[in-house]
Amino acid sequence: MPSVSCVTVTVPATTANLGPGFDCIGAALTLYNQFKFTRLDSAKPELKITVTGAEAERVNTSADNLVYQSFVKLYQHISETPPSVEIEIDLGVPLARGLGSSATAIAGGLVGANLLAGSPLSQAEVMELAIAMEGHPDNVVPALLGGCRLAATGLNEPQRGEPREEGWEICEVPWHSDIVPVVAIPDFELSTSEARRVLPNQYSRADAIFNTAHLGLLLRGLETGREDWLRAALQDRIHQPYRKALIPGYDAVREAAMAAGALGMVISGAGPTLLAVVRRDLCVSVEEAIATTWQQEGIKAQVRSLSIDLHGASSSTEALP
Ligand SMILES: Nc1ncnc2c1ncn2[C@@H]1O[C@H](COP(=O)(O)OP(=O)(O)O)[C@@H](O)[C@H]1O
Ligand SMILES: N[C@@H](CCOP(=O)(O)O)C(=O)O
Repeated sequence: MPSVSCVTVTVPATTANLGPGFDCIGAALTLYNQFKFTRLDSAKPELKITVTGAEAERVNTSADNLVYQSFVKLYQHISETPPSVEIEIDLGVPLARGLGSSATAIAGGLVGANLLAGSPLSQAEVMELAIAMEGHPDNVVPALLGGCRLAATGLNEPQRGEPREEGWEICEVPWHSDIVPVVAIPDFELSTSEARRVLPNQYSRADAIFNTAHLGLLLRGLETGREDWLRAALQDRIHQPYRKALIPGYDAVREAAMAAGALGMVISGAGPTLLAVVRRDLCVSVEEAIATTWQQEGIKAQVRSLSIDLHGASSSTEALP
């Protein structure tokens, strides 16, 4: 059988947390990064990385590149030496903005390597590796599978005794077609690690109950499109109260979006992008209100109504005869 010599993987951006679902829920969005892997037949080990698209110069093209690190991780997992490779990255997802750029890089590198290696791992195994690399499931899972997804740790099924925590249960969350994700992407970066550093290690019982109840309500609100449920559900006490100080203009932009009819506004992923959840007929007014307000705060931002990507990472391969 001819072996695969070239793989192109397209991976969607994501919006993680959706307010109360810190580290467990996220949705894939119709914004994409593309990664092309070409096996090189050089005698000595070789790596070439080229990057095109917005902010391409900000991506590291050495062996530390996260796409290549993920590519190598898959080969290590199957106990094989990674081949010499050329990686061409085309960026459509802005970097370090809370839209899952790192999740696209991890998903792209793992899926590309798996295909070049002849698909030794199942999709579920690739997903487990991706979650382990990213450290939380809420952006890599929708990036790989598409749609809105909830991830919770699973339990094994022992022959005897107590089950133990093992693997992940992934659940698709239906997203009503009248409900539109509007993203407001400011022109400054905020790294996920910095935005995680400001979070406390412990929370009160009241805060835990608050988020549990609101996440439950969010799941039903997204499914039914019920506005009163969504309006109440898009609240959080686990991450946003601590992170909003890292996003200049947060309160003013949120107030303007709500006044223009948004059902809620939350921090997308670790920020600084803000996500308004909006009824379809109000998208244009909410977009305008957000853009004007951030401009008044002296911040340039791109504001866009997107859709939920339903396919996740997709790929095409070419083989040498
Ligand atoms: N396409 C890419 N290729 C290589 N590395 C990337 C790519 N996209 C993101 N990264 C890495 O991930 C970092 C951003 O990750 P992170 O702070 O988690 O932000 P985000 O919210 O966008 O995922 C970048 O600074 C870069 O190191
Ligand atoms: N739950 C994580 C999500 C990070 O998403 P990203 O898109 O900012 O990488 C967090 O909030 O830290």
